Amino acid sequence: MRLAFEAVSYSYAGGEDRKRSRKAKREREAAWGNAPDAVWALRDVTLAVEPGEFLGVAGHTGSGKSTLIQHMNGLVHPTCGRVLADGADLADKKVAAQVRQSVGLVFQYPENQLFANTVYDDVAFGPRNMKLSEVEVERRVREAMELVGLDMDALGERSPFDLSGGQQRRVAFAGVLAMEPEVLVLDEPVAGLDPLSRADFLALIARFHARGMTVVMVSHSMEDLALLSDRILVLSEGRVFALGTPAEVFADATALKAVGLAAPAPQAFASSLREAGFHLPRDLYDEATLATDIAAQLAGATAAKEGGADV
Ligand SMILES: Nc1ncnc2c1ncn2[C@@H]1O[C@H](COP(=O)(O)OP(=O)(O)OP(=O)(O)O)[C@@H](O)[C@H]1O
Repeated sequence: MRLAFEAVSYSYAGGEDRKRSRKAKREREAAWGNAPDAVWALRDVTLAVEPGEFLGVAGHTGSGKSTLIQHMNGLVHPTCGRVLADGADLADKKVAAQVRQSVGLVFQYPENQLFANTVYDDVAFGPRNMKLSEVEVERRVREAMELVGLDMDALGERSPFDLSGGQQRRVAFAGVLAMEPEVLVLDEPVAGLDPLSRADFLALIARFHARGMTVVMVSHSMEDLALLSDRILVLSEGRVFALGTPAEVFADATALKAVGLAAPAPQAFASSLREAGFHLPRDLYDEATLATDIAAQLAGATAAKEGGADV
């Protein structure tokens, strides 16, 4: 599924465009077009989430990330502009209802939304809403729980509230996966987890993407985004500040700093090393590749010295 944003602006004060007539929409657009920027949570956002891609979303706190992703399954509708799923406008209730089944949205701290008496019922909530047979619901619950590393037979009848925080998040995640979404939209999925669970979750998300799932992930960790994303979107004050490959987006550290972000540590260190005269050929560095290239450079310098050549 391709999700396209066409000149989307959103104001929490302005409400939704969905129920307005064409004339009313034009009038609103004209009126709100002159409103000060501060009013807008999103402002004139045009972009597309391509099928199968991993789109990372970054931005300073309050830059509009959560508002943006809530447009992706029709939970929030634009004040101005349109969101299209494979060309169909989410302003149409039927389209939005269908898209909601294909675009799985995992909120920040999703464990706070667990509600059922048993883990099984919680994970089964979405599939049951889709009016699937109980046999199919059970198949999906079992599979979704397996995917997140939980055993349905052992945990299905337990209360979700008796589980550890990490397990609760897995249950919440399984509830979205049980809908078998085409697109997975994650708002800070590893926030608040311990380092081991963090790494587990990120590996899990990477596996979904490797299987062909489209993933949109909001994160404050530039390192995680650099590692996982095909493209990164940077929002600033509700506007698209940058959209490109991690190497493109992290190339201009000064510009990023101006919107309250910092390039990943290995990337920033590589920049400093270049300024100090090191030759570092790659566009994007993680710790391991940076260590390899520094070692190669130092080995070359030592060999040249031992051979009597100038370095
Ligand atoms: N329910 C709401 N009512 C009014 N204003 C809101 C509401 N939710 C968000 N806003 C405002 O909209 C703007 C964008 O907020 P949003 O939560 O989308 O940003 P964010 O980038 O996700 O922030 P964070 O990183 O802190 O989660 C902010 O100015 C915020 O104060």
